[in-house]
Amino acid sequence: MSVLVYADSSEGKFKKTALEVVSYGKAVANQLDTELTVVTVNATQPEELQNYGANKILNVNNSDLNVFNAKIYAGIIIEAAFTSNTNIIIVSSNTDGKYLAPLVAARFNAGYVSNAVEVPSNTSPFTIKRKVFSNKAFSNTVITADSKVIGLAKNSFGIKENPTTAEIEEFSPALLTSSIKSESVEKASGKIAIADADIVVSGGRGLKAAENFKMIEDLAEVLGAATACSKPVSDMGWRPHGEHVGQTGKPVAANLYIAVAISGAIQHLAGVNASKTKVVINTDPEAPFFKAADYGIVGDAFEVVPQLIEKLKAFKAENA
Ligand SMILES: Cc1cc2nc3c(=O)[nH]c(=O)nc-3n(C[C@H](O)[C@H](O)[C@H](O)COP(=O)(O)OP(=O)(O)OC[C@H]3O[C@@H](n4cnc5c(N)ncnc54)[C@H](O)[C@@H]3O)c2cc1C
Repeated sequence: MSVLVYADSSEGKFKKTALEVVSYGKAVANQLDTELTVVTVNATQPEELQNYGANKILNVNNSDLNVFNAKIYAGIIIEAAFTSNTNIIIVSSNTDGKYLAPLVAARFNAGYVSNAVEVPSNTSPFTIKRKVFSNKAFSNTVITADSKVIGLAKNSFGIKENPTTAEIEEFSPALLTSSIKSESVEKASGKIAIADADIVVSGGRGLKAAENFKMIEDLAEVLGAATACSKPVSDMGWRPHGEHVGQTGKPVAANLYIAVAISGAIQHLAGVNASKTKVVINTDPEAPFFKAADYGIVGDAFEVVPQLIEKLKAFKAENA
C-alpha cells in the first residue's frame, strides 16, 4: 500500500503547489511507513520530484492532455491509484484540484477532506486538521472510509527537500471520454496569475480612478507580483473581473498580500486571509483590514506607494 500524489504542471513545468503537495505526500507516506508514488501529466522533467521524496513517478505523455480536463485527469489518477495499490490520494486544493478531488473520491468510493493544513494528527481514526468557514476556523475531521482523498491547502505545508532516487515510468492509462473539450486557451500574456503568485498587490476603491492603478502595476512589477483588486473596483470597470479577489472572486493564498486602499470588508478578507503575510496601506487607522494585517501603514497610498517603489528599486539595484 502506498500514498499517491497528483503533481500538476503548466506547460511541462511543475507548479509550486505540485512541489508542496509532493513534500506533504512524503510526510504522510513516512508517517504510514510506506512509499510515495506521484502521477504527473506531460511533465518535461518528472525526475525533479525526486528532490521532494517521490519513490516512484508515473509520467503520462500525451499531447491530447495539454489542456486540463477534470474528468479525464480524474480517470488517470484513479488508474494510477489502482496501479500503485494505494488507498490514499493527495492533490492540491488549488483550482484544478478542487474540480478533480470530488470526482476522484466519488469514483474511488473514498472519504474526501479539502483544505487540509497538516499531516494527519492520528492515523486510526484517520484525523486531519483542515481550514473551514472561509479560512476563519479549523476543524479536525475524521475520514472513516478505507480509501481517502486529501486536498492540501496552498501554502500550508511548504516545500521541503527530501532527496530520493525514484523509479520513473512512462504511464499510458486508458483515457475516459469527456462530453466537453477545450479547443484552445487564451492566457493573458506576460502576466503572473493570481493563483500561482507568491506575492499579490491589490488595489481598492480608495484609489479613486482606473488610471491610478498604474502604481499598483508598477509596485507589482518591481516585486514580481500579480495584480488584484476589490470587488467594487472590478464592478466599476477600473480593473478586469479576473482580478477581483474575495469571497465572490478569486481566492488568494500567497506568501505576501499587499492591500492598498482596501477597507478589509469581511467578504474581501474571506478570500485573502489564507495568505501568509498581509500588509495594509490605508489612510484610515480604523479600517477593519488593520485587525487582520501583519504589518500596516497608516498613510496616503499616493504618497506611500511611489516611495515604496523607489526604495524597492534602490534595494534591488544595490543587491543585483
Ligand atoms: C454578497 C457580497 C459578496 C461580496 N464579495 C466581495 C468580494 O469577493 N471581494 C471584495 O473585495 N468585496 C466583496 N464584497 C463587497 C464588500 O462588502 C466591500 O464593499 C468591498 O470589499 C469594499 O471594497 P474597497 O475596500 O475597495 O472599498 P471601500 O470600502 O470604499 O474602502 C476604500 C478604502 O480605501 C481607503 N482609502 C481612501 N483613500 C485612500 C488613500 N488615498 N490611501 C490609502 N487608503 C485610502 C479608505 O480609508 C477605505 O478603507 C461583497 C459584498 C457582498 C454583499
